[in-house]
This record gives sequence, structure tokens and C-alpha cells, in this order.
Amino acid sequence: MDKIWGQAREELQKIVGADSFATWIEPLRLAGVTDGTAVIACPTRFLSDWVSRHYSDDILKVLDRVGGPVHRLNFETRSPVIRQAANSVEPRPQPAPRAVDEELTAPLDQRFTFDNFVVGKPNELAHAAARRVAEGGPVTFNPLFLYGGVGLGKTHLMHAIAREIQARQPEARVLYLSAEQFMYRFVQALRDRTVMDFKELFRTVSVLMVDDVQFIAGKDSTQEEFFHTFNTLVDQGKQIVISADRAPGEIKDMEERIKSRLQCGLVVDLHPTDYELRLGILQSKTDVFRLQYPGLQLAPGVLEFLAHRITSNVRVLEGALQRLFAFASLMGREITLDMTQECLADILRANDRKVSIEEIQRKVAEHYNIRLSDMIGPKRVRTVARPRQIAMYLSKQMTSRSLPEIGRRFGGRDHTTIMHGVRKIEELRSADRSLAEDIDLLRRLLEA
Ligand SMILES: Nc1ncnc2c1ncn2[C@@H]1O[C@H](COP(=O)(O)OP(=O)(O)OP(=O)(O)O)[C@@H](O)[C@H]1O
Repeated sequence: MDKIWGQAREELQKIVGADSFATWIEPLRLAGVTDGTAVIACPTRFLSDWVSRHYSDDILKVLDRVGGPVHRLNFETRSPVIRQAANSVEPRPQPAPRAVDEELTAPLDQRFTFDNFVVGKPNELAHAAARRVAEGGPVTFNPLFLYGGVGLGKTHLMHAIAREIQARQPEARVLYLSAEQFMYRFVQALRDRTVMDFKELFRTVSVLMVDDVQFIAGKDSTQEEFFHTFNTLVDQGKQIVISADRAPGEIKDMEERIKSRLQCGLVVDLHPTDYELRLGILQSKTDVFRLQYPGLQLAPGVLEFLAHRITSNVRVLEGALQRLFAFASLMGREITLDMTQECLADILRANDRKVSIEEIQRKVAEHYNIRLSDMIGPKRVRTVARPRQIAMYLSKQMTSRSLPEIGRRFGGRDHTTIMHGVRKIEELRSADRSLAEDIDLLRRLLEA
């Protein structure tokens, strides 16, 4: 069976494409073939319904060819290996179009465009400068130096610039590569005694873009060569764009004259993301995932929860959302707050901001001008009960405590009371703008 299914999978991947294959076919197994009926084991009912509706004909045709005769398919839901399967649906990198200089330039990721780049306060200057360079025209600042911490969008902006320039000026020679590639090319040229060709190649480009320039710090001959290349291009009025993980002045073991050259143009910083930017990015990525996983429902409050709890960097945020969609799709369930906490427990733990339930209760009580003791007391009047529910909601959102634990901290209330409170606020949030604003404010105060 394994051999037949192995061959069938290869053929199916060609027919349906890598992404659909990873999402829909990869988790399936061929359990057996009896009297022309193939039994396909699916980890969830959702998956079996979807596959039988959309891929039955393809599967039947392929199985008939490689393991035939097969006239019918029978989909059975069998216990899944969820985590493994969830891991396997990571979207494959798309084949990337290459920039003008096929031989030298690094491949550009087609997802990294200006359209897909979400702009907020922390990155608006970097974005504006990148756009300006991408528009072409007279070189006003040279180089453009973009820097910022891990996963904040430097490479994304670099690729977007390269693509945009290529689209606007197809004749321009845009050379985009990492500083590491620059060094390897240079070392290779030294070894092959083709340094003159190397120099010539670099010096004839229209736009040079070098990612992660901090890599060449401490590598003397590479720095020297980079410095000459840089100067020649600047003298010729060619645009240079550089990225690094820190400001030029802070790159250790980089020659002073290079540092000062790197600071000659415009140096812009991609700041760590704030809540609004993270939420914007999550909304934009969700639109993409919805196309990939049609029909999946996302409960209100989940994106806000992620934007609050995952603050490390955009790459982690994106990975978390991707895992969530894949998991929900395999389980055939709506993405709820509970599922999010279960599925992303490791990421959430790593990002835990350590806000305590007591702090939440104190802040909420102060904000609504009620006594702290009312948080745990029995009063049911709305002026007390509503703030208490808000504190329950924030405790669920901002800590990794379970519902029973939260219940204990709210005067020994049952976990179903906490669940009711959390749901109530989730509902009210979408309907009541001023309540939603209050909650956001409280969150910000607690995070500060
Ligand atoms: N503002 C944004 N809008 C949309 N996606 C973003 C944004 N910022 C970052 N990303 C996404 O986050 C991921 C990481 O970004 P990128 O690779 O550009 O980071 P980086 O700053 O180059 O990090 P590193 O220092 O690790 O190279 C990418 O998938 C990118 O598309």
C-alpha cells in the first residue's frame, strides 16, 4: 500500500500543485484496496469532506493508474497525528522570480512587495524612504541605510525596492545580494583569479543592494573591496541600498571610513512593532490565509490577543498565525481563543509578558473607580459586574492562566462563570466601540 500511495502522491503533487498538496493530500493515507474500492484514511471529517468534494476524481484517476483497477473511493476518518500533519502544511516557498543579473543576484521573494508591507508608526519613515528609492529618478540620498532588529521587515523592504525598480525600469541592472554572498563571490574571484571580472561586474550595475552588511565586519579584504565598489558606484551616481541589524556607527570591527561612508546618505531605523502595527499585519496575513484555507472561521478577539501577546518580531507573529490556520483546518474547527492558547502554548510562553491577575484587577478597578475588593466580592450590580468581567477577559487574554485558576483569583468563582464573563466581553467588544477602546487602553497601561 505504501508503495502505491507513494507513487500516487508524487503524481497528485504534480496535478494539484505543492501548496494544495501539502494542505489536503499530505495528511491522507491509503489504508487498503478491496474489489476496486480504495479506502483513504483522513485525520478529520472536515478534511475527508473537502478532499472527497474537490479531489476525488484526481485521486481515483491516479490510483487506478498506479495501483489499479480502482473504481471507487471510500473516505474514512481515522485518528490523526495532528502535530506532525500541522507542521507539514507550512506553505512552500514560491518559486521566486530572479532580478536582472541572473548570475549574481539573490532570488527575490515574490511575497515581499510594497503592497504586502503594512505601514505603521514604527516603520513609516523606512517605508517612505524605500518607496522614494524604488520610484527611481535623481538619486537624492546615497546610500539608503535601513536598519532594525530581527524580523522587522528589512529584507521585505529590500526585495520590494528591487522588484519595483525592475518593474519600472526593466533595463536597469539591479544587483541584490547579502553581504555574505558578496564575500563568497569575492573569495571565489580571488581563488579563480578573476578579480578584475568581479570588479567589472559590480561596477556596471545601476543599483546595488546589500542585505545584512554587518556580516563583513572583521573581514578585512572583503571590507576593502566593498569600500572601493561602494565609492565607485556613489561617484557614478548609482543608487546603493544597504541593510543591517544596527546603525552604521554601532557595527563593531567595521573600518571607520566605511562606517562614515555608510552614514553619508539617509540612515533610517525600523523600530520594534507596536500593537497597532502588529494587528494590521495580522489582519493583512489573515486575508491571505483565508484564501488558502477557505471556510475557516476566526472568532472575534483572536487577532487582538495575538497582537498583544506576541511582541518579539513579525516573523514569529506570522509563523504563529500560519500554524493556527493549519491546525484549525486539519481539526475542522473554528479558530477560537482557547484553540489559540492550546496550539500556540510554546510561542505564548516564550513571549509571556508576566502581567499578573492582581495587576489586572487593580488597574481595572482604578479605571472604573470601584474598590479592588469588589473584583473578588459577590456584588452583581452592573457598575461592578461589568468591570469584573473585563478584568476576567484581560486575565484570559494577557496571562497564560487557565479558567479554573482565574476563577480562584476572582474570589473562588467557577470556571464556567469566567468563561461566561470572557464571552460576554468578546461579544460586547465588537458591538460597543467605547468599551473596545477602554479595553485597549487598559491593555496598554498594563503593558507599559
Ligand atoms: N510591516 C510588515 N508588513 C508585512 N509583513 C512584514 C512586515 N514586517 C515584517 N514582515 C514580515 O516578517 C517576516 C520577516 O521580515 P524580514 O525577513 O524582512 O525581516 P528582517 O528585518 O530582514 O529580519 P532579519 O534581521 O532576521 O533578516 C517576513 O515574512 C516579512 O514579510
